[in-house]
Amino acid sequence: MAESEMGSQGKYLDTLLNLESLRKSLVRQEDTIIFSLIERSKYPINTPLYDDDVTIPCASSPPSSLFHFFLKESESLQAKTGRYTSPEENAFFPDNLPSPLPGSLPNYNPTQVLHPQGACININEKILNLYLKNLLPLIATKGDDGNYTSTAASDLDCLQALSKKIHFGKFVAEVKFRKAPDDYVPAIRAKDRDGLMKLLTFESVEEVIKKRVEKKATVFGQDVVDLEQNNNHGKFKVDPSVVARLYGDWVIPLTKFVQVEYLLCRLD
Ligand SMILES: C=C(O[C@@H]1C=C(C(=O)O)C=C[C@H]1O)C(=O)O
Repeated sequence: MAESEMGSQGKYLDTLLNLESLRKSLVRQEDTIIFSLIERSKYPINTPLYDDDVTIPCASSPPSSLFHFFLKESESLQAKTGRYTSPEENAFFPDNLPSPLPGSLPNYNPTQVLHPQGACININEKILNLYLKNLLPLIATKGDDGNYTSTAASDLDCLQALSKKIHFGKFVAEVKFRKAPDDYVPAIRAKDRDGLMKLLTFESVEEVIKKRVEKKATVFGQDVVDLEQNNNHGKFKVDPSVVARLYGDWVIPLTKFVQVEYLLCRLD
């Protein structure tokens, strides 16, 4: 491996093993999540997209909704170009994904930072259900404008951004464990979920996150019509308090759920 590649691998490793850099990455991921939700709010719910009775006949898999088909085929394409070789990425339909095409990953040698068992944790089924049942109705208006492919592409962006942030809990847990193994080992051995949750929770960090997310949704969701005038009249593309609530009620708890799950198998 060339020296410059070793340098960039080493830097990547440092980033994934440092709580401050992980938190910086999580802050940047907030931008992606908020933007993707704002983009999805451009379209109404578009219910037929998700309707399992409006099925796409597909030669290679059972019939599914247009949304299901779009998600699966998109992941299949992205798998071929190597997306899921990254330890930061988790597929929504991980079974039978195609392998990366030869030559699609020049010099790529994923760094093993995570404990192998914990690295396999994938709660995307939970995330998908939550997104469709709870989150979507909060950000999209009722109705059907027929823009199903654009809507599905927008859903995919939201889901991938949410999934990446939530599964980042694996790296956060690994770093917290390495920093204080003596605190974590007894709770892991005792399978003490509540104890682990207490150890890994930083309420002050969470409060800052919720406030920042609401502020970002306020800033990103404004119409920039005339820079001279501030005539937004409190109208936002997505209600900032809804974004703060979904972060506080779902995104942060699921990140912590991933951390607990990861720690529970850290000594296996
Ligand atoms: C991710 C962390 O762990 C927990 C989860 C947080 C989150 O989901 O962003 C924030 C603070 C912690 O209670 C962290 O400590 O940064």
